[in-house]
Amino acid sequence: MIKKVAILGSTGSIGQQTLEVIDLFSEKFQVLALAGGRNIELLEEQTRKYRPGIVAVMDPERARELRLRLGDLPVKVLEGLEGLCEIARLSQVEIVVMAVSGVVGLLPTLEAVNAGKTVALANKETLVAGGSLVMRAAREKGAIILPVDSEHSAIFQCLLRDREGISSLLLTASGGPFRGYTKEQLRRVTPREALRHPNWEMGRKITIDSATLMNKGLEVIEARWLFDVDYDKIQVVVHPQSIIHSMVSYIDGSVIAYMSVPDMRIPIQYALSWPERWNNNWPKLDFFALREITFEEPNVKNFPCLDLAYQAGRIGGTMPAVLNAANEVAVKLFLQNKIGFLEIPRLIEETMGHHQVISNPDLGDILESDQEARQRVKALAK
Ligand SMILES: NC(=O)C1=CN([C@@H]2O[C@H](COP(=O)(O)OP(=O)(O)OC[C@H]3O[C@@H](n4cnc5c(N)ncnc54)[C@H](OP(=O)(O)O)[C@@H]3O)[C@@H](O)[C@H]2O)C=CC1
Ligand SMILES: CC(=O)[C@@H](O)[C@H](O)COP(=O)(O)O
Ligand SMILES: [Mn+2]
Repeated sequence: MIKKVAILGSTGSIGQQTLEVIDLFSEKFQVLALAGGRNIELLEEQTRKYRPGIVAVMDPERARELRLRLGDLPVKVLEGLEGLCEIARLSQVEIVVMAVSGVVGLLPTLEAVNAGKTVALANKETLVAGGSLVMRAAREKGAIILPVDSEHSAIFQCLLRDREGISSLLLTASGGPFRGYTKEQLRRVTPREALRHPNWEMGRKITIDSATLMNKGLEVIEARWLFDVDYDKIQVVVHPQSIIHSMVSYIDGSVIAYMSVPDMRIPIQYALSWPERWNNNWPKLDFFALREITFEEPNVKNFPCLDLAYQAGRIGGTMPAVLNAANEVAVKLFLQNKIGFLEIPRLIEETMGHHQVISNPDLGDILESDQEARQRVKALAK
């Protein structure tokens, strides 16, 4: 049976790798819709290759330009957030791959879930900001959310056997490019250095998050929502080789680990093939070539973002949305060389400190808190 797919964020790292998977199994997929932020050159290329009936571009000016460029094709070009939402709820689409970066994914994800779609979710910021809303809507509408994030795909697969008797989820972290650095060294690191992840080639925002350990903090909150497990039962283990992507520990002392080469096409393929497994010709794990696999505790003194995320998650309500928004702005400022690396956690902590938490927030509360946090970080950074 052909799976009908829409990809939001098709021009990004996850989006392009999703299309690689689709290329490999082209007889199994039909691409009905694509969406990107600003990169209309690539979106045009993708549209000419996959011939979706609808594409969307977040930036309205770029959308108008793409409309002109694609004038010879029978394709509708939508724009803005509403364009992304329209694609997410398209009646013919069965699987929505949510691969945009940032909380901008929240509304389209809610649309897809409310329309009862299967969502292959890479975009972790959505669950951080709006996890309770998204999971509640998924339960009510019977929508399936399949994790694409490597750690969560790993846990999902570890849990295929036993969902009872879990003692903890063990999320592995590479430790990023600055593992072992002192505070003094961290003060001087540059965006260029932070963008050199030891094991993964990813978009810029998530790569900086990996360097600060905020990525792992966001993933802790993501795991809390995907697997309905308390924060006390989610532990982060630094494993610099990124071979074990996460583990589940059980009350009888058993630990089930998921391993693979660090290649995002594998969890992307699994989310698209689930509940089946499909053969591919990519490099497989060679145990005799693995020199060592090691583990250590995260250094939360030098990398406070991980603790800030646990704090925000435990406080709950609108606080995780504030953590996420503050982080998105702070990362942007760091990438623009406007603040130093250690300013990222400082700005997030101060912004969280100013926030009046709203418990059991609705969508409006979450979006307002997100906006308020963005303004606050900009003011604090001046
Ligand atoms: N890359 C990876 O290996 C992994 C990524 N993830 C998660 O997946 C998501 C995507 O990451 P990644 O692919 O690395 O990111 P990229 O930066 O490579 O790509 C982001 C995608 O989102 C689009 N986009 C960015 N901003 C907006 C916006 N404001 N509105 C609409 N679209 C926008 C971009 O469009 P354009 O480029 O056209 O402007 C692009 O298509 C993130 O949430 C990340 O945390 C999770 C695990 C691994
Ligand atoms: C590939 C993936 O899922 C990323 O989230 C990755 O895990 C980032 O690496 P860190 O472990 O350094 O955060
Ligand atoms: Mn991950």
